[in-house]
Amino acid sequence: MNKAVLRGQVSTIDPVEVLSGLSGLAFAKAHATGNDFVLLADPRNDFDPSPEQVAAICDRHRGVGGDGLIRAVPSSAIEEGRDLLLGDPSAYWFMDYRNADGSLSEMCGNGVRAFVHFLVTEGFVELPAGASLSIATRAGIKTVTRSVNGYAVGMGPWAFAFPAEALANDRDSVVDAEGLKAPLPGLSIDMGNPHTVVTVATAGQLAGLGLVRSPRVDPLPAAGTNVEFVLRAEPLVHDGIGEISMRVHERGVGETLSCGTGACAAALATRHWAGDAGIGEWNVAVPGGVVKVRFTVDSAGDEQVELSGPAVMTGRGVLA
Ligand SMILES: N[C@@H](CCC[C@H](N)C(=O)O)C(=O)O
Repeated sequence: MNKAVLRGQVSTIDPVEVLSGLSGLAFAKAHATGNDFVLLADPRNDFDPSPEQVAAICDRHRGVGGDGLIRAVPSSAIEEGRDLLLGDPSAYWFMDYRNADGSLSEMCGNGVRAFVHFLVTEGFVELPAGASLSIATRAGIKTVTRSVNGYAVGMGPWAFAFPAEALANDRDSVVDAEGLKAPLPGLSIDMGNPHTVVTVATAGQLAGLGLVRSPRVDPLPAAGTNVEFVLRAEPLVHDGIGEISMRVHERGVGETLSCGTGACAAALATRHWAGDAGIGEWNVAVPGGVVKVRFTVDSAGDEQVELSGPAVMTGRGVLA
């Protein structure tokens, strides 16, 4: 029997059987720098998929295939969404994000661009270039602005996962992965979802990492973590813009071609390790393309993170 692996558990449920129970379900597919998603429109909150159903749909061999599944549901239809509407009544749509293994995540930076592009192309919202839309997520309301060639997401504030004063030598963990000669220091950043960032020394080291299996993070946060391996460009700053390359192992997924929240965490950790030199703009090269990260300070003096990049619709279908 095929096995769907849920975070930390092995389920004996057969994905083929699970999918046959979903016959007729309409879906779309989209990607954002190669991070790909199955998208479902659920305007009446009819279908809250189980982890097994998500894992079966995201299965790349027996299902549709995707790094995650995103359900578009009105915020007013679910409890988490109703709470957010009190803060921003315009956040009509809630991004219900699930990882490929069926686990929930709070936030997905590439996913939210793909989500808004899906809402636009399927006619659920009108969003001309320059206009913005509030999207409700488990990590709060995000403002997504359409540009000529993609979307910019106001990711909100960030935080060290552990208090800065608790950091020993600018790290809070050690990370080991296949291909590393020795464990490396990790710095954990909260982007609404958890990340641990590691710097590697050479392009060969980055390319030689084996990321099929989860990197080992010690101590591992109770909720798990996404792990970013970063290579700094030499010099780090070019024309005022910080430049890094990154590979990522995502919690609940495995290696992906891109991770938007991970790119923000990677830029933040690299800036911290560079002595917080006021580098406000970053290009983050990932296997699936390039995303941009910008840091700005709002009127209250709080630092805000903006992520921008493309989103592409790749197809529509119906489960057989
Ligand atoms: N690919 C995403 C992050 C998706 C969620 C992540 N795997 C988690 O469990 O937190 C991104 O683009 O941010």
